[in-house]
Amino acid sequence: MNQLTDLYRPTLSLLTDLYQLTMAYGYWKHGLAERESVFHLFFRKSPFAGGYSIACGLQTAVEYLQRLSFDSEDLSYLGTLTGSDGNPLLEDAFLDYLGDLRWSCDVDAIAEGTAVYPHEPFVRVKGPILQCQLVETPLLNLINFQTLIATKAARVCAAAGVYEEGSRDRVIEFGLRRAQGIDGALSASRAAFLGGCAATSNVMAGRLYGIPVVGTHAHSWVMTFASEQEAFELYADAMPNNCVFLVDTYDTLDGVRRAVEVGRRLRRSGHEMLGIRLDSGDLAWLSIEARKILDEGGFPDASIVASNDLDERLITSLKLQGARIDTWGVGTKLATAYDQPALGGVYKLGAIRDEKGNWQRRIKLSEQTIKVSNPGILQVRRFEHASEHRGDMIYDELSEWDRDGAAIMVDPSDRNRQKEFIAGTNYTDLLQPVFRGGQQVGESPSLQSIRDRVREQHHRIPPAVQRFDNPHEYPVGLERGLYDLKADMIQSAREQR
Ligand SMILES: Nc1ncnc2c1ncn2[C@@H]1O[C@H](COP(=O)(O)OP(=O)(O)OP(=O)(O)O)[C@@H](O)[C@H]1O
Ligand SMILES: O=P(O)(O)OC[C@H]1O[C@H](OP(=O)(O)OP(=O)(O)O)[C@H](O)[C@@H]1O
Ligand SMILES: O=C(O)c1cccnc1
Repeated sequence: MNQLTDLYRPTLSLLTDLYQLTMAYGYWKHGLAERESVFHLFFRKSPFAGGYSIACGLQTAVEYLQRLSFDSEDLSYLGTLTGSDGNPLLEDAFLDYLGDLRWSCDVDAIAEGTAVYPHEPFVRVKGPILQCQLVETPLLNLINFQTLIATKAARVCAAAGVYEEGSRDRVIEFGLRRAQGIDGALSASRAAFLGGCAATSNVMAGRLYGIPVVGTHAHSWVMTFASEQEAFELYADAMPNNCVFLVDTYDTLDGVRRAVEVGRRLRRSGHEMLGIRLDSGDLAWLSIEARKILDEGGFPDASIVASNDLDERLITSLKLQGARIDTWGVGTKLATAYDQPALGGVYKLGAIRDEKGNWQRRIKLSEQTIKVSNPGILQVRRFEHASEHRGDMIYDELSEWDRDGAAIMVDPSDRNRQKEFIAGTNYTDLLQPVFRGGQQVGESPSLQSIRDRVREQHHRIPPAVQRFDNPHEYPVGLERGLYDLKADMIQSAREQR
């Protein structure tokens, strides 16, 4: 086994939990493999105690699904798995079936870069139950993490003021060295860029995804030479078109003065110093003093980059202190989603056809009302007024209700909390076709268009929902008929127990 080259195999179909394959075998054995079903992917709580999340990871999931197939090596490995009696777990005829398997489901999803809220399905998979079930784990793996990181990036960018009109601030992602392994780093770079970061230090992410890459230099460069002055001069000689000097190796403000001197020399040779980087000490005070030195030295356009365990809360605090930082280098806390390392997205069966071909809704009971899944083939309708999102209503496409009349939605945990949208309120049905019969519908959106959507969302999500502390809970409800139907299903399921 070569740990690195064997990791990224031509097919990723074994990247699933074994129980997906044990269930797949069971469906096949009982002639149920092709039975049509619908699953929904959703989470129950926004991460970071925040009020919103940014959907991310769909394109990676699309590429995964397009390539869903088991090659001969995959099948031979599966053939070696044995049960408690030492016999093969999966019989040969089933492995042949898997060998012929091609993705043939319908998928509807909320576009990457859109704000999403607890309980709303943001990926819906409809098709043969064997396929729908098999992809549960990889879909969750791809979408949970990227949604988590895109959400963190959006929060960090919002704190840095990136979404404000005319802002010069930008956030760059420095997470590779602290990220959770190779894919943790690459996926984080992609999601951070989509969430609003302007660039990454991760060169492989640059090459794979077309993300701009940026880099300054480390303390070791300064420590290599006899003096900071010499280090800056030699860096400027070597790389006159990429000069951001790290000024805090010895004395930060002396370092800024030296950067100005070297910057002047650089200017005489026809190049412009891009800026300085602060990586320790009081970043607010130092950035204010550094700004004065740079401005007085004739470098009003030079950037002040800051790094050192930054996150959205620290950036908010530094802004409040009047910090003059305009480029925020954010690594560990962003790429590892330090304060909440996982999003608890789940994937649940909503409906399945019976032998006669009629849809049967399904729910999963729980002692906690909020954890009872929503039955049906679900869609999310987002209502807007005065360019602001006002509420999302989950409805069942199998149910009859007046889709053009007033919409009444009910809080899933309290029937007395209802919200009405009068007929004529602007709305969008958020789940849009991504696959039909296993074929991708339309073109994949560009990364830039996803970034633009994230920016636009920040002008549409109510400000109270965006605040970091005790955010207002964005209204998400069930269409009243769906709420009642779910209540009846819970009642009869409990009676049957
Ligand atoms: N003005 C400030 N207000 C709030 N937090 C700040 C401020 N300036 C810096 N910080 C943060 O305080 C933390 C500690 O920074 P500090 O430079 O004192 O320690 P350090 O990282 O151990 O320094 P060094 O890299 O020199 O060892 C970092 O997360 C940094 O981003
Ligand atoms: O702080 P982060 O948000 O993770 O950003 C990345 C950090 O990586 C680099 O230094 P490193 O942490 O390797 O060493 P240092 O702490 O001694 O500067 C850089 O100087 C940043 O501080
Ligand atoms: O280019 C930088 O300044 C950089 C890159 C990675 C981590 N910290 C800083």
